[in-house]
Amino acid sequence: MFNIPKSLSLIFTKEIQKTRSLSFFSTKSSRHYNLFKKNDEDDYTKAKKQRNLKENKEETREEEKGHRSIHLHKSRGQHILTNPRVLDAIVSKADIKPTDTVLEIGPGTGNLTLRLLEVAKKVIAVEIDKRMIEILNKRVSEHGFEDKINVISGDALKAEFPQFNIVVANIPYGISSPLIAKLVFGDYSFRSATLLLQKEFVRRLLAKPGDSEFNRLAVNVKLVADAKFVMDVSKRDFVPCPRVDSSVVKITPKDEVPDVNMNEWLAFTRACFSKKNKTLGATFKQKRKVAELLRRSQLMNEREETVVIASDKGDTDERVEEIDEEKEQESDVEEYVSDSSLGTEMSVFKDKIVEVLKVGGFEDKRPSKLSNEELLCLLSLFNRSGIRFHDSRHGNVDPGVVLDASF
Ligand SMILES: C[S@@+](CC[C@H](N)C(=O)[O-])C[C@H]1O[C@@H](n2cnc3c(N)ncnc32)[C@H](O)[C@@H]1O
Repeated sequence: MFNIPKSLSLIFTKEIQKTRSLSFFSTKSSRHYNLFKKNDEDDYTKAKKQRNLKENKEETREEEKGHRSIHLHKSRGQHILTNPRVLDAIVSKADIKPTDTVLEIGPGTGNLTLRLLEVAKKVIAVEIDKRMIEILNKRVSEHGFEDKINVISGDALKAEFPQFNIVVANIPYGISSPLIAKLVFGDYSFRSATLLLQKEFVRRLLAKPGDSEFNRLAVNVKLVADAKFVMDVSKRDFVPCPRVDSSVVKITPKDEVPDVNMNEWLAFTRACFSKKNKTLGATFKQKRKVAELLRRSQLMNEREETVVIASDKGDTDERVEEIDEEKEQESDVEEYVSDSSLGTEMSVFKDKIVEVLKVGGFEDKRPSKLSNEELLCLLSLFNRSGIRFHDSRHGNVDPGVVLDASF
């Protein structure tokens, strides 16, 4: 053992430290770089997060202005979207032009409305809750937008919408199905509808033939419009926080729609999708279904004959109404099912249905796997054989009811 002089030991220790640190930096430079970068990023991220948090808090205060003073009813779907970034994203994805009149269903306290008013020519806002309307009006006038808005107090499913050319809304999820039906099957002309909906609903809306979620809603909407996924929205972006996540979807009405009677189509898809995974053969051979179709086909075919005869006599409407009333009294599917005198007629009609299914190669097919082209082909085969689905005595089918029943 030899003693190192203290002065030398100090130098030695420093050298070792230097070497160690040098070797650390030289041999593990990438690690050093990464560590340094990581630490640097951490600080940066932390600062950014803090800044965002502060900004968010400030912006959220504005977004939370409205609903703080009232009790929100979950039964009315009153979940207020408070994340400013999501609200901005919805407006940006909707692609609103300064000349647009926007229809907004369920404006609530106006978080989305104020943004729409900034970019559009006009906003038509339909709100069922008068307390919301009060808050909305107050906020709208605080921002000086009162001349650009038309607030309609009432139920969006019942209200007549004034003219609009684009829809942007965070709607109450409970009315998604009938509202979409009202928009796409109603007499409205609009460029697109950007809607915030329940995530599960969007999956069903966008489902394709063969997907487990494929259903009548997707089939019917697809006939007249294109629906595209836009983005997911977390349930944490709402107050109060709902139980489900959401997605934004953009629905664009098609320029050209197949030449089909919409009422007939809606009634037909309802019949097909009553048991979407059963074969069409099994569905249409059911006694009740045969009775229903027989009754409707008889009524519709007679009605058409009457229109031809009566129009020759010049009293079309009155005669048709008379006949409709007569038939309405006697027509009841149950009677058809239980009336043994109709036995032969029912059996002939059933054979006719089966024949159509066989000719088209549809007997063993399942509606959940059919494209709209195939469904249109089958409907046309049925109609050409005098098999009808829609009972026009009830006027236009309420598409809301038709679509609603699929959920
Ligand atoms: C999900 S909140 C959306 C509020 C606001 N648009 C937002 O993004 O925070 C739905 C709104 O629709 C309203 N509402 C519910 N049912 C309605 C109906 N049938 N017709 C019109 N508005 C309705 C509710 O009162 C509520 O204000």
